[in-house]
Amino acid sequence: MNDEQKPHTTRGELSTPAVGRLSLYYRELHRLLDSGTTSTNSRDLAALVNVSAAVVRRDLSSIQSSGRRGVGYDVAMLVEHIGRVLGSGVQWKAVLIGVGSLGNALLRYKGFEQLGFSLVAAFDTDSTKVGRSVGGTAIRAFDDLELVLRESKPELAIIAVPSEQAMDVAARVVAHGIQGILNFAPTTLRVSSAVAVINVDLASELQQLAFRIQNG
Ligand SMILES: NC(=O)c1ccc[n+]([C@@H]2O[C@H](COP(=O)([O-])OP(=O)(O)OC[C@H]3O[C@@H](n4cnc5c(N)ncnc54)[C@H](O)[C@@H]3O)[C@@H](O)[C@H]2O)c1
Repeated sequence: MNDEQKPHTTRGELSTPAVGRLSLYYRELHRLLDSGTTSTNSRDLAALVNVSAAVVRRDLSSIQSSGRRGVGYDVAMLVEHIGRVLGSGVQWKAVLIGVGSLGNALLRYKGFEQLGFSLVAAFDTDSTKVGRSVGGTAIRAFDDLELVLRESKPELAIIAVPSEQAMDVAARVVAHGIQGILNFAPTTLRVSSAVAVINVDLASELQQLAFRIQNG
């Protein structure tokens, strides 16, 4: 990436909700691009992700993307720019640990590849699963973890093991250079603050949804 290509706003300056919204704009802009739409505006983009047009304008101006009055935003340029800010122009390598019900579904999901995430390997302790391939990704023995991490140098790990195993797995991947963890196990991972962790706890999300309905 040369200096001209570098986004002006550094990732650290963006709040977590703003990064989440940028990711949603990115997804919707890709859909617009695929459908042949060449320009859009803050009002239409806002309707697509269910926020206000003012929030869209603020988010986009924080990454130095401003629409032109009466013309709006060029979809292709905006996709490219948001992608660069989010690091999607970069190929990220990820490993998945735990190929059970959830791990199988994740390995079959095509959406990761489209956003520049390539799954270099999956791991499981169950020897009956080792050697198989799911969604094009080979399942390796968990004992091979360090070897693969050393050779392929993935930046990200997706943890889909039972919660009792998740902390041990996290410690092992972090010890071998993983910088970010997407954790599906419903447990809190205690890792160095230098490692980014995103927890996806579907039961907790459902609980929050029920709370909102009850108290809405
Ligand atoms: N299945 C779902 O819809 C779902 C939804 C949300 C969250 N989760 C969470 O995701 C995790 C996985 O759920 P699941 O339903 O796929 O479970 P599962 O029991 O079907 O699969 C777990 C897999 O992890 C493997 N495993 C166990 N310890 C391991 C280790 N140390 N290293 C490598 N592999 C190991 C097992 O052999 C098994 O293949 C759990 O923490 C669960 O709570 C699951």
